[in-house]
Amino acid sequence: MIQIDALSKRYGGFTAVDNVTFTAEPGRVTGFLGPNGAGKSTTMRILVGLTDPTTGSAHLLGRHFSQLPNPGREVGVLLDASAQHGGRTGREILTLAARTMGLPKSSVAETLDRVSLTEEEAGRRVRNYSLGMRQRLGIATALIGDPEVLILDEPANGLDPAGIRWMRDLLRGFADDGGTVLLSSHLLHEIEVIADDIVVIGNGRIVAQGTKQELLASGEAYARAGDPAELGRALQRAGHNAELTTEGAVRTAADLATVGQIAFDAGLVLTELRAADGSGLEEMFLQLTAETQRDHLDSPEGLDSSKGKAA
Ligand SMILES: Nc1ncnc2c1ncn2[C@@H]1O[C@H](COP(=O)(O)OP(=O)(O)OP(=O)(O)O)[C@@H](O)[C@H]1O
Repeated sequence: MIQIDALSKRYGGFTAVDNVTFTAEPGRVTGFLGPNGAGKSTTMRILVGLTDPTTGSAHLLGRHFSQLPNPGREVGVLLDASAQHGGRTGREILTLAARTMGLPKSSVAETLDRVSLTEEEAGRRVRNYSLGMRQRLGIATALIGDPEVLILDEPANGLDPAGIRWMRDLLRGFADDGGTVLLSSHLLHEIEVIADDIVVIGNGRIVAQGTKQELLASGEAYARAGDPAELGRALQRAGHNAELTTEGAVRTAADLATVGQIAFDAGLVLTELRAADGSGLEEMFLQLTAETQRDHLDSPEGLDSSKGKAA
């Protein structure tokens, strides 16, 4: 469990993190989503004791990071995969981590296997690693102590689609075993495929938080069916609006589960069902990104913070 309470960080007159409060629960993957410069890394750095907050608090498993007796055994951290020592091999880096945490030597080979780094790759110096290999090594360093909590800053950076799927499965398995995962990204899609819960931050402030379903259901649904006109009529009979798009799909304000149920009851086969483009979370995130790019110092005015459990 991760608890962040009323956390703020000011650098001179600039507020990088502004009264941020959220929790990341065991058994769930929590996505921390925000455009570049939103305050994600600063929040994570405070969480692991690398930066002091101006006000507020951050706790892991009920304690401040500095109070954890053997932190690597309780919290796995990956903040910057490119910060690893370029002159060391992957195996040396993991061996050092294992020694620091008092782990058996066998944990190194086991963890290399878990992140799919081969013997040959583990023997190479890190300066010769691709970004994707560095991310795998960083994730290995986070996992080696068999912690209860994982904190990963942009872990999908540099991973190819197969790598992203691998990471998603790994984090899903970790959470299903009762672990707590907090991972950040500036890419909505990445968070959408991995996270159970989403916290959206912009200009240092939380602008929305909730389960993925809550946040994605906050806009319109987009559905394709063998007979879109019949799907439209079925939705209307059930009291929902339905608009046929030029590409032969249906847009409606009904939520995804309702559309699925109505299609099922009408005996219609859906070939696609998702949140409509330009609605809900995506629209909010695009506005947030545009606002952030215009002016880093202003608050994200004009955002509809009524989406999900908005703060
Ligand atoms: N040590 C510092 N001194 C001054 N400003 C800082 C410092 N560290 C971060 N900032 C500023 O705080 C803001 C938040 O930065 P942060 O790195 O937390 O954002 P982020 O959401 O992680 O972005 P990215 O996705 O680009 O990594 C940025 O405007 C950044 O320039």
